[in-house]
Amino acid sequence: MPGAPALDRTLAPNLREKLIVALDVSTPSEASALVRALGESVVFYKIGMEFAYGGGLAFADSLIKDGKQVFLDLKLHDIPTTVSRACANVARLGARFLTVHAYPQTMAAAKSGVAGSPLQLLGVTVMTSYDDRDLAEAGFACGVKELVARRAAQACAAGLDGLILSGEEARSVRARYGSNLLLVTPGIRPAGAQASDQKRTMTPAQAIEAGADYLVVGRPVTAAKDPKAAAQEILAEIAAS
Ligand SMILES: O=C(O)c1cc(=O)[nH]c(=O)n1[C@@H]1O[C@H](COP(=O)(O)O)[C@@H](O)[C@H]1O
Repeated sequence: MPGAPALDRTLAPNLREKLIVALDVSTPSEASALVRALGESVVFYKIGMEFAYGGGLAFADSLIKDGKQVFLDLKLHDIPTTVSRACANVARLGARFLTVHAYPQTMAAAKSGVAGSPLQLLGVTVMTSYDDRDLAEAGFACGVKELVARRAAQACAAGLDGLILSGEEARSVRARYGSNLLLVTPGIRPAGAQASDQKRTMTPAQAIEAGADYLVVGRPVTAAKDPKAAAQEILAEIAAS
């Protein structure tokens, strides 16, 4: 893409890992095409609800065998026994991160399910497509900020490894919990990109400056004319932040 900054070859792996590309596709062939196009620039992929039901779990296995990091975004939430047993099964797949909804029962059950495995649990606080009005409509008596703060405290108490939250809440959660929780922020939109269904968005630089450890980016990379150039621009923005 004209004008895209070239990826700094000295970019440390830990910086490169900060970009997690959401493989929100329906088939393994679409996923393969994207992974091929992104090449070495992307080392961390998220497989979520859409692709998990379309061959994504087997694809995760092939990514892991190819040396990529995998985040299974399955957003588990059920009665404790079911969550615990599901997490124990997911732990055998070899992924690095798994999401569960940040409800106290669910988080405690997930934690017991992954005991003894290196799989790291992330609690989904409040979806980035929600604002205060959406929470009120869903029956919550508090706003996004308060609910994220409450769930962060509960996630910490349950011994979770980190949280999914928007960049808007990252600064205060980072200030309160320091490095005790990994902060993973979706809703990332490079300047000028369309928000689409996201309501709590930040640019890559803003999210890193607010304290995010990892940025989850889907459409700004996967729907770009040149996905590799789009990913490299985001990596350059991360490196400069
Ligand atoms: O758990 C997630 O990854 C997630 C949580 C959240 O609050 N908001 C959110 O957008 N996500 C995921 O992050 C990705 C964002 O995709 P884009 O909006 O296309 O960048 C999607 O795969 C969502 O499922």
